[in-house]
Amino acid sequence: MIHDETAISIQKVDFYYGAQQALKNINFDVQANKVTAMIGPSGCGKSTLLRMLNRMYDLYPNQHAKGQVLFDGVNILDKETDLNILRSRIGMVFQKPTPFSMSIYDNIAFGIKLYERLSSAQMQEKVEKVLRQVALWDEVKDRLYRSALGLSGGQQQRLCIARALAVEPEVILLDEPTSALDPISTAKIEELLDILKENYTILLVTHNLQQAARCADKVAFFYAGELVEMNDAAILFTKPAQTKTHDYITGRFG
Ligand SMILES: Nc1ncnc2c1ncn2[C@@H]1O[C@H](COP(=O)(O)OP(=O)(O)OP(=O)(O)O)[C@@H](O)[C@H]1O
Repeated sequence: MIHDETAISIQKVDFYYGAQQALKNINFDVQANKVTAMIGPSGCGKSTLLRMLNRMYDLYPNQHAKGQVLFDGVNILDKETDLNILRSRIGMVFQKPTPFSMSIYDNIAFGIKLYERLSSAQMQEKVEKVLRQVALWDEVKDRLYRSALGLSGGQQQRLCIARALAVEPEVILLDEPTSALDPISTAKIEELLDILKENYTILLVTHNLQQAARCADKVAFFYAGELVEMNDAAILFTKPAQTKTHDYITGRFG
């Protein structure tokens, strides 16, 4: 396991939706094998930053980023970046569970087939492995070939995390992954993050400050497109350096 290593270095990053600037001179290092939570009031740019890290904005011609995002020493904002490879190395899980309308098994196998040729025995082994990683195997092993849409919201979200893990990413981006879930499913995902960080770097956007305090090693507070403060979760929540952070975590705004 790697400790205190930088997985992604974000340097002087600006982001624009057309003429509107949504991120302003963002600088921070995302540490490997840690959970980093991004918090801040609605519209402060958290999701924009997360989506930028796997180049989701490439789908929209009027959106663009400036600056550098170094991943393995390479700037992933460069035009030459192979987006398929990037998205297999930096996987994304969305706010609402988004299983494909296919079987539980195929939800996992589909992504793997885009990147790897496996025999059917190897595929079965891999599907089981990732479903175990997200603690879903026991709940679904007898219904693998039934539609994923028949799962509960919390199970669907764990399936989506399994689907992201199946292509063996190094980084997992999670955009408010539990906001549509009940407290029990939320607790399961939070426990899962704690286990997954042994092997993955996790970046989480959350509106839930308790969740950030429970799960995150590092917390980054954003306000109006700027990174106000980033620190160990325990420090940021007890002794924030900036008044704005203090006001936000004590519920004065947002
Ligand atoms: N597709 C878009 N087109 C134009 N502006 C956008 C688009 N998406 C986001 N924005 C703007 O960019 C800014 C940052 O939005 P973003 O979604 O990143 O914020 P956020 O912190 O994730 O908010 P929330 O917590 O509500 O999800 C906001 O001013 C928002 O209105």
